[in-house]
Amino acid sequence: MDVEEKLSLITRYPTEEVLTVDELRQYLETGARLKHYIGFEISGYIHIGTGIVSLSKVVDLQKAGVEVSILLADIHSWLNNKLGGDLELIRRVANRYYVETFRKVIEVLGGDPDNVRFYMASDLYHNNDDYWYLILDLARMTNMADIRHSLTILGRKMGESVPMSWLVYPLLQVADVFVIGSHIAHGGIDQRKAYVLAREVALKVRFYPLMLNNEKVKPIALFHSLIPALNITGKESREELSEMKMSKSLPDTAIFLHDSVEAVRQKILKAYCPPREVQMNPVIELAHLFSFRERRDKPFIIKRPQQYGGGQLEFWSFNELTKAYTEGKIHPLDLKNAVADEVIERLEPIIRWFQEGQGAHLIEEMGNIMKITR
Ligand SMILES: Nc1ncnc2c1ncn2[C@@H]1O[C@H](COP(=O)(O)OP(=O)(O)OP(=O)(O)O)[C@@H](O)[C@H]1O
Ligand SMILES: N[C@@H](Cc1ccc(O)cc1)C(=O)O
Repeated sequence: MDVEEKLSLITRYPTEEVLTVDELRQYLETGARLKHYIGFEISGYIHIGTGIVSLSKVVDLQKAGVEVSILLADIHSWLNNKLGGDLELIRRVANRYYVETFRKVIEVLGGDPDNVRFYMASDLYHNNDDYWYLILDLARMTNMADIRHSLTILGRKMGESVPMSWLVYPLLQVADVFVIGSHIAHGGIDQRKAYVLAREVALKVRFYPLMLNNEKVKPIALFHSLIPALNITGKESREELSEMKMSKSLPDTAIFLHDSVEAVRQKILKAYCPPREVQMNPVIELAHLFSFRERRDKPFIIKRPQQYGGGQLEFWSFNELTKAYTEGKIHPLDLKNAVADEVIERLEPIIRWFQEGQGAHLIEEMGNIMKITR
């Protein structure tokens, strides 16, 4: 694969922004093996935002020859009071439900789970003086305004009595980039502040500087777009979208990887889907993610009920679909039915794994944990 082919894999949907594409091209041109990471807090059930959106980009990067890794952010989840702030429990859930589910999803998405490196954040810091010096060095280089603005990365806002732990968190996340030695720091667009900060300090850090071919470099920041909550109202601005993303804290807004076929269908049928509107339309977003990322070998079919003239429309590309939808040629309900069929078809191996395979034990364990920590 040549550099331009790698670039187009890395930058294709759901990538929303790369800081910067030119630097990424230069790094790829060195021929060195680039390292990537994405971090996840360990909290509730995994939804398609985390599971499919984030991991499909991980698989793209892997196919482009990048060494991909996943950080299980145990310490961060504890600081952010996830799973009742029980660090032991957080680690157990990370090692079982999170790792096993991520491995399964990567396999289903066509990646190689055996070539994905998993880090437990606390293992990186254990008995590691340089890590702590790095944190203190970052504290010397940043100010309260930087940290205040970064609270969105943990889904929080600045208020009068924010716990100190939230203010420590962004420094840890910036440090992770350097400790892992990640040339590509990846997350949803809600993680932007952390990696912009990492780029600002990169050439100044003295502990764990990021190196490429013996040169100190900045990490590339790669952000994927957020799949909106199914019940988004459409009135949100782009800035508010990070609060209206599909989130595990709001179960009705999310399609979980272990949802049954019927639950997935019902959730899509109930989702917000304004006629003729393709921006911030969760159903259109699902079509993009599940039906139009790869080249299709059969058309995407929308059937029209008999009472509205019958027949079917066929689409080969996302552009054709959005054009017809904007022109009012597709009824939202017909779109929802077609999208539901395709989402279910793509998720089927994962749903089956949760119902009959190894995933069944994991989800049972998680169910018990969620009852205690709720
Ligand atoms: N709806 C989404 N669409 C795409 N990516 C998402 C979505 N939600 C989270 N992510 C990404 O997944 C990673 C982990 O996010 P996180 O663990 O905070 O998920 P979450 O569902 O938002 O959790 P919580 O509800 O506890 O805030 C981040 O990079 C984040 O940007
Ligand atoms: N802040 C991320 C989790 C994360 C933690 C540490 C990192 O280094 C990276 C990502 C989230 O909310 O999901």
